[in-house]
Amino acid sequence: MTATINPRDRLIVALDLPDLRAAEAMVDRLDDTVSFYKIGYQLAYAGGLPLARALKAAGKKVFVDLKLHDIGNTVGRGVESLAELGATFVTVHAYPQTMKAAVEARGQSKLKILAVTVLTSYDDADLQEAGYQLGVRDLVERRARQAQAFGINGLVCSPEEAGHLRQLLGPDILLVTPGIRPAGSSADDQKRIMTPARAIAAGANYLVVGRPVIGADDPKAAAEAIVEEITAALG
Ligand SMILES: O=c1ccn([C@@H]2O[C@H](COP(=O)(O)O)[C@@H](O)[C@H]2O)c(=O)[nH]1
Repeated sequence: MTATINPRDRLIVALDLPDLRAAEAMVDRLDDTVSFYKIGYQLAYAGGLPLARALKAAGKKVFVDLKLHDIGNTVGRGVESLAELGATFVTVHAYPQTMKAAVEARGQSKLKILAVTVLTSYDDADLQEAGYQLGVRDLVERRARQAQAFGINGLVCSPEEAGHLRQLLGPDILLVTPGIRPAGSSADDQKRIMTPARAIAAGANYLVVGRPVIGADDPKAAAEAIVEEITAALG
């Protein structure tokens, strides 16, 4: 599975920008360096969701990262709407009712459902504070096993868990990893991070990168450097 994805297509740039104009300008700047974009809360809630159709029409892939979590019926209807948008990936939180509803609603569409295991900004202390008895590694594993059993296409996890999950779940499940930080860059609010090269070596299929690219003085050069690191890591 991993060998068939072009190195450039493994970089997903998070368009965490305030409005449609800023997002379109960033896509123009990145040009053909980037083929896969993520639309998350900031852009979607500022009217940016229609950009998904425009990106798809321009030959790009789109990951709609709205991390759905609601009663099953609402999740299912939301997934149906997102399938109509032409997105490649959509996220749901890795709760059993939520995952089951999302997989049922996906039906025969090409939309792939990714389950968010434990946010990459969390560590064991954050989970404990939120009332969980399991630490990150155990909760990620539990949710990942459940996700696979429900027929989820892939997992959002930290690259720190990628190696373990790849061993545990086999080659077919997609591992999509935020928490990517090129050497020397700031971790920001991320707690479970790795460099692009190490994440690929650990078994990640796709790397999600926001601030290290969109916040760089030269976003295109920053993205190209990550693509080169991915390419080298794949050997
Ligand atoms: O566990 C998760 C799930 C999603 N994200 C999203 O990825 C990007 C990361 O952005 P950076 O600027 O590279 O930190 C962002 O859109 C998050 O919402 C995540 O970081 N962790």
